[in-house]
Amino acid sequence: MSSTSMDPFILRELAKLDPAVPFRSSTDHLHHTWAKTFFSRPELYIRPQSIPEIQQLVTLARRCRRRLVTVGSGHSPSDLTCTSSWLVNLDNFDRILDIDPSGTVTVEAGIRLGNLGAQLEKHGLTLPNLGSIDSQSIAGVIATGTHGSSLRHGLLSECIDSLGLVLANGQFVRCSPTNNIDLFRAGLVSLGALGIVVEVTFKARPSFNIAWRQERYSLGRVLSEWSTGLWTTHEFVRVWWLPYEKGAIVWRADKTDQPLRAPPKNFYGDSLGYHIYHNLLALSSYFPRILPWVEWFVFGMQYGFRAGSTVTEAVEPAREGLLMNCLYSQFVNEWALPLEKGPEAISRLSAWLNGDPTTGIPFSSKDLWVHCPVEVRVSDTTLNDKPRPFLDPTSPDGPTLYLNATLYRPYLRDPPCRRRYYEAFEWLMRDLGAKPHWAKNFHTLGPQELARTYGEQMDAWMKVRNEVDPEGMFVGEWHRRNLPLADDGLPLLEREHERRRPGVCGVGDGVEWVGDRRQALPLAMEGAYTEPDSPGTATSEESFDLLARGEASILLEKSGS
Ligand SMILES: Cc1cc2nc3c(=O)[nH]c(=O)nc-3n(C[C@H](O)[C@H](O)[C@H](O)COP(=O)(O)OP(=O)(O)OC[C@H]3O[C@@H](n4cnc5c(N)ncnc54)[C@H](O)[C@@H]3O)c2cc1C
Ligand SMILES: O=C1O[C@H](CO)C(O)=C1O
Repeated sequence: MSSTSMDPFILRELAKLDPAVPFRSSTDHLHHTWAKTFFSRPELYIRPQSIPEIQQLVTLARRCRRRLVTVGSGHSPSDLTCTSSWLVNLDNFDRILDIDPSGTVTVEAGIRLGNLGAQLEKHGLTLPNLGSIDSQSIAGVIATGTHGSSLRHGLLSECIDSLGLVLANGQFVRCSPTNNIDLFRAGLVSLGALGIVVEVTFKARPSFNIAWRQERYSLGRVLSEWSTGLWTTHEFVRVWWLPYEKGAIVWRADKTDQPLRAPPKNFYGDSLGYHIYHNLLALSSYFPRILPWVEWFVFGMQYGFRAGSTVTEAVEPAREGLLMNCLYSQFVNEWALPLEKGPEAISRLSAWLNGDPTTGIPFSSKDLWVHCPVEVRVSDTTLNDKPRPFLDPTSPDGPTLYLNATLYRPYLRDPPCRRRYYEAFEWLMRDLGAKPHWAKNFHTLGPQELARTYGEQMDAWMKVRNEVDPEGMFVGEWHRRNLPLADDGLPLLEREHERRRPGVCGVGDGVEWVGDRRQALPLAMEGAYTEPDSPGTATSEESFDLLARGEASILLEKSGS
């Protein structure tokens, strides 16, 4: 534990807790998202290794009136994991606790999917499905509704049997479809706002290999095969749409017993192409109108210049073959909509990007040039007979399409077209009844519209949230911006104070998120807070109000200190 610059108030509260339980914290951590879009400097960065440590840090946070944020691998592209308060990371709480003969596995919730996959492999097991990467923690994947691309699978969390959480009162609780079902449904997309997920039990599958094949299609062919096999002839299918080329790269895979066969070595694609694309994207920030040419050149070099001209195939273990190289820092704006709306969504966006003024999208695309690919993926969450997450953005009554408008940030510099592109894209998505992926960079919805969109599901999620975290220990500005929280009743909710340049080298256009807890903290005087249930003391809400207004002396009197 580094305690050199820790607030003396925290040290005194810590001294009242069990000295045998370590408090592993540091005070100088600079947090950032994977894409280095957002940075923040938590007051404490805490890396517990056991459930008693997690329970203790929650108790300490409650007594010190601090917000807690749990971060997995920081791959959520938004400011969801930013805080100036206490940041908890479970990278050192990552063991496999149990594997039973039926393939039911229990893990500590900080485990990353890549590490989990490697360990499961030794037992002949694997996860049934993956997204584009396996760097995320299992808890992080569950918390945001992460998905892959397959009509034979739903969200990655569809294999989850039960969750164990430490709640704001320090209690450890388990939930599953048969025990605390509402907490389970809320916890399946928790957005970090319920408590700290510490244990995850899921059903693994016997490990399998996939045979994949990738080829270039025309957009016309993608749309004409949309309902006649594009998504259904293979178990895993994903499409990268090239909007100016009016083309697509279609990647499809099935389970196979064939022997492993590595993808062909490609001098251009492996390394040279990576750097060429990066530098062309950087150049396009100054000369955006070169982007259609960049799309033609880069994707032509990599995948062939004509539809059907180059086919790439391989056989790989699923836990490698399902992944892809996500290239560079990026903004991602991804929405879920009914699969049958795909042709309309793509045709309208394609027409708008290519200058057609009749799409009904009320923004001009004049002089606007965007990056590619637009990711086109699918899932079907109706196949899962377990209870749905309350905040599941996918279609409840049929297959789901995801459209992901990626904008790269070459050398960590923001591209010029983001605002208008994303406003238009989000307008179209809302027009088609789509819902945003919770982890990503959506902007134009607010709590009211999201509450309306989710209806009773949002009410049910909010009810659980307010019950398990009545003081708002696990929420901040991101939640306030997107969820119908009554923030005046949540004394620990962390408001945003400002955004500023991080003041360190090499962060490009990254932004430092600063929360308001820092302002309130110096007022957290010795003895100022007492647990709300102690007789004759101020309630926790009153305590925070008094502290926030600078009237701590009243509080001291009231609590009899
Ligand atoms: C390169 C890249 C590729 C991606 N590919 C895909 C994809 O294919 N499909 C897709 O759907 N998404 C994808 N994502 C998004 C990503 O899967 C999600 O953002 C996921 O939540 C990241 O997991 P994480 O461990 O990094 O969680 P973080 O981003 O660190 O946290 C996400 C949320 O989980 C909460 N959380 C984390 N751990 C806990 C815990 N123990 N208890 C309670 N709450 C917790 C956090 O508080 C936060 O609210 C991608 C992102 C990137 C950057
Ligand atoms: O968020 C995501 O980033 C990658 C695209 O580069 C991906 O597949 C996501 O999902």
